[in-house]
Amino acid sequence: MKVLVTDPIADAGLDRLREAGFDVVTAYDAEGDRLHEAVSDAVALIVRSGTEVDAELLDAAPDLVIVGRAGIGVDNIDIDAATDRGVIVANAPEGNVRAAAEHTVAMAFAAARSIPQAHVRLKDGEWAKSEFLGTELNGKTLGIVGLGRVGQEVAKKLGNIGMDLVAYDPYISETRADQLGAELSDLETVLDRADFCTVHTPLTPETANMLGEEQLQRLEGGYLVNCARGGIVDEEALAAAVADGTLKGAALDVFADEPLDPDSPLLDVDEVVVTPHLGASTEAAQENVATSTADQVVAALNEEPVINALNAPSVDRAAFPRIRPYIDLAETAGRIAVGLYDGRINEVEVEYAGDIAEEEVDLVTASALRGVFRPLESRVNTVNANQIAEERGIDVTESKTSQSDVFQSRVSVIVTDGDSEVRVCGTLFAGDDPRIVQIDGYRVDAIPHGHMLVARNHDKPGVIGLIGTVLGDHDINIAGMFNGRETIGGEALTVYSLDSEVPEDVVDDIESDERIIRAQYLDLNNEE
Ligand SMILES: NC(=O)C1=CN([C@@H]2O[C@H](COP(=O)(O)OP(=O)(O)OC[C@H]3O[C@@H](n4cnc5c(N)ncnc54)[C@H](O)[C@@H]3O)[C@@H](O)[C@H]2O)C=CC1
Ligand SMILES: O=C(O)C(=O)COP(=O)(O)O
Repeated sequence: MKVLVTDPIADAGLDRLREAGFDVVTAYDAEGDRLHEAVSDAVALIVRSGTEVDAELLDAAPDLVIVGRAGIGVDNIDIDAATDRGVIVANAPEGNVRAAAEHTVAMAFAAARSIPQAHVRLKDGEWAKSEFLGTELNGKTLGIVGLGRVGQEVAKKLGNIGMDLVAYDPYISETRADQLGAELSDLETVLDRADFCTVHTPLTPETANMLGEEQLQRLEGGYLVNCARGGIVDEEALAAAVADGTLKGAALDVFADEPLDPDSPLLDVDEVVVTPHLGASTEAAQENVATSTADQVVAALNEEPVINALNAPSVDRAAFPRIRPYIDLAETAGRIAVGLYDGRINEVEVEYAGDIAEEEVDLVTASALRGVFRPLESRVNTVNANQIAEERGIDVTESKTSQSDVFQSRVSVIVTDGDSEVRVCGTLFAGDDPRIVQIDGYRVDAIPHGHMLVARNHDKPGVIGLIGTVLGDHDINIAGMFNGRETIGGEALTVYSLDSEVPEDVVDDIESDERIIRAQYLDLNNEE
């Protein structure tokens, strides 16, 4: 199984993948056709910010299970396109936070004390002491745009240096801001009050060009630091604002287009300090993100929960062993339910009863949907199952009750068009042995794999014999059988577990007997 790595990551991550038995291939400079060729047989792709993972690249990778981002920002990955194709996207949201925050602090000081400019002059042999008069951070106001992980770390560090903190982040609580000693306000007020403004949002349609000419005017006399993403700040407007003295300076680690064009107007302005996207480039951060990403990839390829997945149902690692057997059970129940259902599905309901109702079941529900949609969609998995339901206008509901009848836990999948429905309930015997225990209210006991025949019949003598004979005549061996009925002489439902496939004409043969209401064959083998 090939893991393709297209941006440099620390050896510790590569080693971890190799130790887990994967074939690790690095292609750090691959582009275009070479990149498409390299990814064509990969089951996992690991990138940093240097690889654009778009729909075209995903289409070139039919076997891809996961894209791992060894870092935080995922603006270079088309997550919707990955979700459409059932590909997990996971990042490493913690490993480089300190590095990014330290770089931000360094950049703020670099700009405030003109360190790079003075350095260059001295290297050139010039003692330009009288030309540089800096600004202290202590006692000044820091405006923070985006008070997430990095923003909070910067708030702590620069708060300790003696800066007053004011922040704009519509998605953070007052309580959290209070704990950091930051005052929350709107963007305009933050810019009006700040002596230094530092940006720490992701690049999204909402944040693109959030700081343009008008906003930069509000920061008059101040400094702007951007170690988050290029494209949040309008680069031309910034170059102009620093050049004409509206701003005292700026420090940038990130750019709208990377590598930065040598002709960028930013490079013509002395008071603009630049670094080539180095925020995460420390030994510790790179080791952290590489190993964390390798762990996510290994988990995905072993069908274990991917803790930092951005587009798949999350599940707690400690709880995973408890829900794991239900994941398969729910999928099979979904497959059986849809296999027995004839109408148009408007709704899929997944009911949890007993102990399982205490667990986080998003992944189990997604797995039930995977079972339901498998006959309809070629590439359905727990990543895109919810989206497929939404696209098809199918409502998905989940219900939980701590009460369960005779079983400790029960998972039921119900498919319905609002009028008719098929309900399939499953449980686990002895903790991990899956059984289908009810179909449409009939109590059954079926081992849910292999070949299954479900017959509804009038409860009259000889039916079981008839089915046995027809199957026997076609050399189809019965491995197990369970007969459930409502009332004596009423309707009955019988489930047969069989050793081989039941051809359509054999099903027709069985159905032609007037005692049989309906016979349906289901192939529950697991190959795609
Ligand atoms: N230069 C570098 O090498 C590095 C850059 N980064 C970048 O730093 C940025 C922040 O990373 P984290 O703090 O880990 O992300 P995060 O997701 O923890 O925090 C982002 C914060 O921005 C806020 N936000 C989102 N939209 C907003 C809007 N329209 N207005 C105001 N606030 C908004 C969110 O509520 C959140 O609190 C990301 O862009 C990331 O890619 C991160 C690490 C290294
Ligand atoms: O983690 C992030 O968001 C970063 O910007 C780091 O990017 P990089 O991995 O150094 O290309």
